[in-house]
Amino acid sequence: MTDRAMIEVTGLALRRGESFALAIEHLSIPAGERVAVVGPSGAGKTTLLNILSGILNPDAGHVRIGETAVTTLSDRQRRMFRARNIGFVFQDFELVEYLSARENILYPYRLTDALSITRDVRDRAEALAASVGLEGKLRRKPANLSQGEKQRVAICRALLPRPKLILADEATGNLDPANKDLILDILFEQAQAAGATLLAVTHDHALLPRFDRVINFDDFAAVPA
Ligand SMILES: Nc1ncnc2c1ncn2[C@@H]1O[C@H](COP(=O)(O)OP(=O)(O)OP(=O)(O)O)[C@@H](O)[C@H]1O
Repeated sequence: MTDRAMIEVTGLALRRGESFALAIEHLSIPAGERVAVVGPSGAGKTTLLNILSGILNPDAGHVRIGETAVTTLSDRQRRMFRARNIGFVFQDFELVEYLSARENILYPYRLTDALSITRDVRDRAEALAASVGLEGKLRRKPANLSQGEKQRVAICRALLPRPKLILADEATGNLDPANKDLILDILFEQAQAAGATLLAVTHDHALLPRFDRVINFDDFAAVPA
Protein backbone atom coordinates (compact mmCIF):
# COMPACT_ATOMS: atom_id res chain seq x y z
CA MET A 1 0.00 0.00 0.00
CA THR A 2 1.17 3.49 -0.82
CA ASP A 3 1.34 5.56 2.38
CA ARG A 4 -0.40 8.66 1.22
CA ALA A 5 -2.82 7.15 -1.28
CA MET A 6 -6.33 8.56 -1.22
CA ILE A 7 -7.58 5.69 -3.36
CA GLU A 8 -6.23 2.16 -3.14
CA VAL A 9 -7.80 -0.59 -5.23
CA THR A 10 -6.62 -4.22 -5.24
CA GLY A 11 -7.86 -7.33 -7.00
CA LEU A 12 -11.02 -5.64 -8.22
CA ALA A 13 -13.47 -7.67 -10.28
CA LEU A 14 -17.03 -6.96 -11.32
CA ARG A 15 -19.19 -8.66 -13.90
CA ARG A 16 -22.17 -6.79 -15.34
CA GLY A 17 -24.72 -8.73 -17.32
CA GLU A 18 -23.60 -11.41 -19.78
CA SER A 19 -20.98 -9.52 -21.69
CA PHE A 20 -19.00 -7.16 -19.49
CA ALA A 21 -16.39 -7.74 -16.81
CA LEU A 22 -14.10 -5.19 -15.20
CA ALA A 23 -10.81 -6.29 -13.65
CA ILE A 24 -8.25 -3.98 -12.06
CA GLU A 25 -5.35 -5.66 -10.32
CA HIS A 26 -4.03 -2.55 -8.61
CA LEU A 27 -4.72 1.15 -8.70
CA SER A 28 -3.31 3.73 -6.30
CA ILE A 29 -4.01 7.45 -6.44
CA PRO A 30 -2.28 9.86 -4.07
CA ALA A 31 -4.24 12.50 -2.17
CA GLY A 32 -4.61 15.73 -4.11
CA GLU A 33 -3.86 14.20 -7.51
CA ARG A 34 -5.91 15.33 -10.52
CA VAL A 35 -6.53 12.30 -12.69
CA ALA A 36 -8.23 12.00 -16.07
CA VAL A 37 -9.87 8.67 -16.88
CA VAL A 38 -10.10 7.82 -20.58
CA GLY A 39 -11.06 4.80 -22.63
CA PRO A 40 -13.54 3.62 -25.23
CA SER A 41 -17.28 3.78 -24.67
CA GLY A 42 -18.39 0.79 -22.65
CA ALA A 43 -14.90 0.14 -21.23
CA GLY A 44 -16.12 0.51 -17.64
CA LYS A 45 -15.18 4.07 -16.67
CA THR A 46 -18.55 4.84 -15.07
CA THR A 47 -18.52 1.39 -13.46
CA LEU A 48 -15.18 2.21 -11.81
CA LEU A 49 -16.47 5.54 -10.48
CA ASN A 50 -19.56 3.75 -9.17
CA ILE A 51 -17.38 1.22 -7.35
CA LEU A 52 -15.09 3.87 -5.87
CA SER A 53 -18.09 5.80 -4.55
CA GLY A 54 -19.74 2.68 -3.15
CA ILE A 55 -22.75 2.86 -5.47
CA LEU A 56 -21.75 -0.59 -6.74
CA ASN A 57 -20.08 -3.26 -4.64
CA PRO A 58 -17.59 -5.36 -6.65
CA ASP A 59 -17.76 -9.16 -6.86
CA ALA A 60 -14.19 -9.34 -5.52
CA GLY A 61 -11.41 -7.06 -4.35
CA HIS A 62 -10.81 -4.20 -1.96
CA VAL A 63 -11.37 -0.47 -2.25
CA ARG A 64 -10.00 1.92 0.33
CA ILE A 65 -10.86 5.62 0.19
CA GLY A 66 -8.85 7.63 2.70
CA GLU A 67 -9.04 5.59 5.90
CA THR A 68 -12.23 3.76 4.95
CA ALA A 69 -12.39 0.22 3.56
CA VAL A 70 -15.44 0.93 1.42
CA THR A 71 -15.90 -2.69 0.31
CA THR A 72 -16.45 -3.82 3.92
CA LEU A 73 -19.35 -1.43 4.56
CA SER A 74 -23.06 -2.25 4.41
CA ASP A 75 -25.22 -0.61 1.72
CA ARG A 76 -26.45 1.99 4.21
CA GLN A 77 -22.92 2.74 5.50
CA ARG A 78 -21.72 3.16 1.92
CA ARG A 79 -24.54 5.65 1.21
CA MET A 80 -23.63 7.66 4.32
CA PHE A 81 -19.93 7.50 3.48
CA ARG A 82 -20.65 8.79 -0.02
CA ALA A 83 -22.85 11.65 1.17
CA ARG A 84 -20.18 12.83 3.60
CA ASN A 85 -17.00 12.31 1.62
CA ILE A 86 -17.57 12.15 -2.11
CA GLY A 87 -18.72 14.74 -4.61
CA PHE A 88 -20.10 12.85 -7.61
CA VAL A 89 -20.97 14.58 -10.89
CA PHE A 90 -23.12 11.99 -12.67
CA GLN A 91 -22.98 11.58 -16.42
CA ASP A 92 -26.75 12.09 -16.61
CA PHE A 93 -26.69 14.67 -13.75
CA GLU A 94 -29.37 12.91 -11.61
CA LEU A 95 -30.95 16.18 -10.55
CA VAL A 96 -34.15 16.02 -8.51
CA GLU A 97 -36.85 17.16 -10.94
CA TYR A 98 -39.24 18.69 -8.39
CA LEU A 99 -36.54 20.79 -6.70
CA SER A 100 -35.21 24.15 -7.89
CA ALA A 101 -31.61 24.48 -9.05
CA ARG A 102 -30.77 26.05 -5.66
CA GLU A 103 -32.36 23.18 -3.71
CA ASN A 104 -30.62 20.66 -5.96
CA ILE A 105 -27.27 22.26 -5.13
CA LEU A 106 -28.10 22.04 -1.41
CA TYR A 107 -29.43 18.48 -1.73
CA PRO A 108 -26.40 16.62 -0.22
CA TYR A 109 -27.11 18.50 3.00
CA ARG A 110 -30.57 16.90 3.15
CA LEU A 111 -29.10 13.40 2.89
CA THR A 112 -27.03 13.25 6.03
CA ASP A 113 -27.18 14.68 9.54
CA ALA A 114 -23.42 15.20 9.27
CA LEU A 115 -24.03 18.27 7.06
CA SER A 116 -26.23 21.18 8.05
CA ILE A 117 -27.36 24.14 5.98
CA THR A 118 -25.96 27.30 7.54
CA ARG A 119 -25.94 30.87 6.27
CA ASP A 120 -22.37 30.28 5.13
CA VAL A 121 -23.38 27.18 3.14
CA ARG A 122 -26.19 29.11 1.43
CA ASP A 123 -23.79 31.96 0.61
CA ARG A 124 -21.25 29.53 -0.78
CA ALA A 125 -23.94 27.86 -2.89
CA GLU A 126 -24.80 31.26 -4.40
CA ALA A 127 -21.13 32.07 -5.02
CA LEU A 128 -20.42 28.70 -6.63
CA ALA A 129 -23.51 29.03 -8.84
CA ALA A 130 -22.44 32.55 -9.87
CA SER A 131 -18.93 31.31 -10.68
CA VAL A 132 -20.38 28.93 -13.28
CA GLY A 133 -22.83 31.49 -14.69
CA LEU A 134 -25.99 30.21 -13.03
CA GLU A 135 -26.99 33.43 -11.33
CA GLY A 136 -30.59 34.25 -12.12
CA LYS A 137 -31.36 30.57 -12.83
CA LEU A 138 -31.45 29.22 -9.29
CA ARG A 139 -35.23 29.25 -8.91
CA ARG A 140 -35.75 27.16 -12.02
CA LYS A 141 -36.55 23.47 -11.98
CA PRO A 142 -34.26 21.19 -14.05
CA ALA A 143 -36.92 20.88 -16.80
CA ASN A 144 -36.41 24.60 -17.52
CA LEU A 145 -32.62 24.46 -17.73
CA SER A 146 -30.45 23.62 -20.73
CA GLN A 147 -28.25 20.50 -20.66
CA GLY A 148 -25.17 22.61 -19.96
CA GLU A 149 -26.96 24.46 -17.15
CA LYS A 150 -28.13 21.20 -15.57
CA GLN A 151 -24.57 19.97 -15.75
CA ARG A 152 -23.33 23.07 -13.95
CA VAL A 153 -25.97 22.59 -11.23
CA ALA A 154 -24.71 19.00 -10.84
CA ILE A 155 -21.14 20.29 -10.51
CA CYS A 156 -22.09 22.87 -7.86
CA ARG A 157 -23.97 20.16 -5.93
CA ALA A 158 -20.92 17.90 -5.98
CA LEU A 159 -18.54 20.66 -4.85
CA LEU A 160 -20.59 22.42 -2.17
CA PRO A 161 -19.80 20.08 0.76
CA ARG A 162 -16.05 20.40 -0.01
CA PRO A 163 -15.59 16.65 -0.49
CA LYS A 164 -12.14 15.06 -0.17
CA LEU A 165 -12.83 13.06 -3.32
CA ILE A 166 -14.47 14.46 -6.45
CA LEU A 167 -15.62 11.96 -9.08
CA ALA A 168 -16.74 13.61 -12.30
CA ASP A 169 -18.28 11.56 -15.10
CA GLU A 170 -17.90 13.61 -18.27
CA ALA A 171 -18.52 16.83 -16.39
CA THR A 172 -17.48 18.86 -19.42
CA GLY A 173 -19.33 16.75 -21.98
CA ASN A 174 -22.18 19.11 -22.85
CA LEU A 175 -20.24 22.36 -22.88
CA ASP A 176 -18.65 24.56 -25.51
CA PRO A 177 -14.83 24.84 -25.45
CA ALA A 178 -14.75 28.06 -23.36
CA ASN A 179 -17.12 26.58 -20.79
CA LYS A 180 -15.15 23.30 -20.72
CA ASP A 181 -12.07 25.20 -19.62
CA LEU A 182 -14.09 27.25 -17.14
CA ILE A 183 -15.63 24.14 -15.56
CA LEU A 184 -12.24 22.46 -15.34
CA ASP A 185 -10.80 25.63 -13.75
CA ILE A 186 -13.55 25.49 -11.14
CA LEU A 187 -13.16 21.77 -10.48
CA PHE A 188 -9.39 22.23 -10.09
CA GLU A 189 -9.71 25.36 -7.93
CA GLN A 190 -12.23 23.75 -5.60
CA ALA A 191 -10.25 20.52 -5.43
CA GLN A 192 -7.12 22.43 -4.53
CA ALA A 193 -8.87 24.60 -1.92
CA ALA A 194 -10.28 21.49 -0.22
CA GLY A 195 -7.10 19.41 -0.71
CA ALA A 196 -9.31 17.01 -2.66
CA THR A 197 -8.43 14.28 -5.12
CA LEU A 198 -10.15 14.58 -8.50
CA LEU A 199 -10.98 11.76 -10.91
CA ALA A 200 -12.58 12.98 -14.10
CA VAL A 201 -13.81 10.72 -16.89
CA THR A 202 -13.46 12.52 -20.20
CA HIS A 203 -13.57 11.84 -23.91
CA ASP A 204 -12.00 15.22 -24.53
CA HIS A 205 -8.34 14.63 -25.26
CA ALA A 206 -7.62 18.37 -25.58
CA LEU A 207 -8.13 18.64 -21.80
CA LEU A 208 -5.67 15.88 -20.85
CA PRO A 209 -2.52 18.04 -20.54
CA ARG A 210 -4.20 19.88 -17.68
CA PHE A 211 -4.27 16.75 -15.48
CA ASP A 212 -1.44 15.34 -13.34
CA ARG A 213 -2.04 11.86 -14.72
CA VAL A 214 -4.15 9.97 -17.22
CA ILE A 215 -5.59 6.52 -16.51
CA ASN A 216 -6.30 4.77 -19.77
CA PHE A 217 -8.73 1.86 -19.65
CA ASP A 218 -6.88 0.28 -22.53
CA ASP A 219 -4.12 -0.46 -19.97
CA PHE A 220 -6.34 -2.68 -17.81
CA ALA A 221 -6.32 -6.35 -18.67
CA ALA A 222 -9.35 -7.31 -20.70
CA VAL A 223 -11.24 -10.17 -19.11
CA PRO A 224 -12.99 -12.63 -21.38
CA ALA A 225 -16.66 -12.15 -20.57
N1 LIG B 1 -26.91 -1.97 -14.96
C1 LIG B 1 -26.17 -2.65 -15.85
N2 LIG B 1 -26.37 -3.94 -16.07
C2 LIG B 1 -25.63 -4.65 -16.94
N3 LIG B 1 -24.64 -4.12 -17.65
C3 LIG B 1 -24.38 -2.83 -17.49
C4 LIG B 1 -25.13 -2.00 -16.58
N4 LIG B 1 -24.64 -0.75 -16.63
C5 LIG B 1 -23.64 -0.77 -17.54
N5 LIG B 1 -23.49 -2.00 -18.04
C6 LIG B 1 -22.49 -2.44 -19.03
O1 LIG B 1 -21.21 -2.31 -18.44
C7 LIG B 1 -20.27 -1.91 -19.43
C8 LIG B 1 -19.48 -0.72 -18.92
O2 LIG B 1 -20.34 0.41 -18.83
P1 LIG B 1 -19.81 1.82 -18.34
O3 LIG B 1 -21.00 2.71 -18.26
O4 LIG B 1 -18.99 1.62 -17.11
O5 LIG B 1 -18.85 2.23 -19.55
P2 LIG B 1 -18.13 3.64 -19.83
O6 LIG B 1 -16.69 3.32 -20.10
O7 LIG B 1 -18.42 4.59 -18.74
O8 LIG B 1 -18.86 4.07 -21.19
P3 LIG B 1 -19.22 5.54 -21.78
O9 LIG B 1 -17.91 6.17 -22.18
O10 LIG B 1 -20.08 5.19 -22.98
O11 LIG B 1 -19.97 6.29 -20.72
C9 LIG B 1 -21.04 -1.66 -20.71
O12 LIG B 1 -20.87 -2.78 -21.53
C10 LIG B 1 -22.46 -1.53 -20.25
O13 LIG B 1 -23.35 -1.99 -21.25
